[in-house]
Amino acid sequence: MLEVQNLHKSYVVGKDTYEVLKGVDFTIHKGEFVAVMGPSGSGKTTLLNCISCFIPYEKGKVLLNGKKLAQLKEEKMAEIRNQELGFVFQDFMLLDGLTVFENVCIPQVIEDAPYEKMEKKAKKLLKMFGIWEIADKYPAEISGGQKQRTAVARALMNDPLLILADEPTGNLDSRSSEAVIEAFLAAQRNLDATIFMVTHDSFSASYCDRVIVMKDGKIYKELIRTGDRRTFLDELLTELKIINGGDGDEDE
Ligand SMILES: Nc1ncnc2c1ncn2[C@@H]1O[C@H](COP(=O)(O)OP(=O)(O)OP(=O)(O)O)[C@@H](O)[C@H]1O
Repeated sequence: MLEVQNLHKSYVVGKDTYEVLKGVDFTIHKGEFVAVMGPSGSGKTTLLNCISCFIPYEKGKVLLNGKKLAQLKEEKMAEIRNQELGFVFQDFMLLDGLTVFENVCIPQVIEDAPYEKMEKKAKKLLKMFGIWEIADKYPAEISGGQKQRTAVARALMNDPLLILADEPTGNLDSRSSEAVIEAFLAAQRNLDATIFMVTHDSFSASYCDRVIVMKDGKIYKELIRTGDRRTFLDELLTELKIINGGDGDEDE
């Protein structure tokens, strides 16, 4: 589904070149919920931005259902971003002047979809994520967790191949974070959605099927959840403690 092969990315600052991704390889299968964790500066957001081609990279391949994204013209890329990728950001990125319902409809408004189709899909998603009751409210009138569930619904409006989420629970308390993760799990269960999430939050990551741990621009380890969530959380906390030199992430 998503294949990342030998990805290299450097940033040039003045006369210096910093290699941030140093040959990253992994595959994500349809219907998987995968997290990327790792110390600050290890290249997680850069990786996400290379996958969506928001930033260019020097070497390697990103294939979405076998399609090489970097080769596409900007117009085609914009179409792919709207139809085949869904985005969820830490700061929600909702439009303040639109209601929850209208925000969720945006990807289909861009497509010029018929209103009945749009309404049916938005209603289904809003009900699935427990936010149908607030459909007519504006972002300023709802909680952070409700905002992020709105953003998840928006990301799913066009049945994308892949959801890319950058720190989706970064601005939320633990109860709201859990509700957002539950929304991702419902999307995975009911819509066979594929989710790739960058996070610092071990608690959120412990709900995933797999966690890719990055260090210094490379994949350091991949952890697969085989048992219950609590055991996986302990495994993640132990691994992060080692990687952070004993100063582990202790979110729970
Ligand atoms: N536009 C840029 N120009 C130059 N350097 C950059 C740029 N964006 C990121 N970097 C550097 O690249 C490295 C990786 O950054 P990135 O944001 O991908 O890491 P991250 O793992 O997501 O970090 P965090 O967990 O703190 O968000 C960092 O050292 C950062 O300072």
